[in-house]
Amino acid sequence: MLATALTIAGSDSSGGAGIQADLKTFSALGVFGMSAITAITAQNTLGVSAIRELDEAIIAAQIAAVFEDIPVGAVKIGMLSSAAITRTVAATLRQYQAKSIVVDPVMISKSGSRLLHPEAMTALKEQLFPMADVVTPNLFEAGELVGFSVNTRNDMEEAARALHALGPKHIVVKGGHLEGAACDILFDGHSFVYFENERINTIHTHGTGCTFSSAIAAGLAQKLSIEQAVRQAKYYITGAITHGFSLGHGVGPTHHFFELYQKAGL
Ligand SMILES: Nc1ncnc2c1ncn2[C@@H]1O[C@H](COP(=O)(O)OP(=O)(O)OP(=O)(O)O)[C@@H](O)[C@H]1O
Ligand SMILES: Cc1ncc(COP(=O)(O)O)c(N)n1
Repeated sequence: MLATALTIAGSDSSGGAGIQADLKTFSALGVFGMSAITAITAQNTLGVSAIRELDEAIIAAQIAAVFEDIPVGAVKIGMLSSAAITRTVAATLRQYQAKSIVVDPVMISKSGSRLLHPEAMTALKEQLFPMADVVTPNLFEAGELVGFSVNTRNDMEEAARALHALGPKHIVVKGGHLEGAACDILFDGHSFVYFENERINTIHTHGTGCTFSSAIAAGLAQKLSIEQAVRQAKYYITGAITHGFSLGHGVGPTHHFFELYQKAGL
């Protein structure tokens, strides 16, 4: 049977990030994608002009409709916006005993808009992290979650240890915003695995975090190990950024296409 994955995230009207990036990633990696929308953003390559949160009942109903009917191979969680939405998503996933959960703790868009209210941080840590197989913060998000700034590889290892203590089985701290090579680290509570690629010199990186976390979820849905899923995701995001392109007047999106990723190189 085709592997399936569910994304629970915000909609990006310009198609570069959020639900739209997640579904494109699932498709390119050969996984059947499903979605539960948490919030609608009016967004383009220049920024976010409006956000409308959906009410908790319709968010829970979307998740329930999927789980009641269809086997869900993996779940990716992106923009949650509020503490109430975060609690609802956690409670609903708990109710359906969801497995293979990837949490991308989206906080601020590249263009600088808040996508998570600061007061939702506690619900994120207390309700969702203990259920997560993988949490994928960038440097800023890792810093906000652990309470110290994360700027070096040493800091990334420290942050991964502190985040692992909150309950997720694995942490991937993304070094997309480091100087030098694009280096991410995976921590399982015992040892670190480094995933490194040369930095691609481009401004067109809208949706990189969404794409990366969805690619990990796709790998888990395909029954890859965590390390294989992160390796596949790193390969995928590097290709998607390499083929990122100028669209609109600002930060263009990553590009998703099947032929390149058939050779995911595992
Ligand atoms: N210029 C780049 N060249 C190569 N890899 C990159 C580049 N920028 C980011 N990456 C990789 O993309 C993935 C996503 O990392 P990043 O740190 O950009 O996430 P993010 O900040 O959460 O993204 P977003 O801002 O879309 O939420 C990581 O694997 C990172 O190493
Ligand atoms: C709905 C939604 N979810 C996530 C992001 C983060 O992506 P980026 O940091 O590339 O703007 C976004 N801009 N919009």
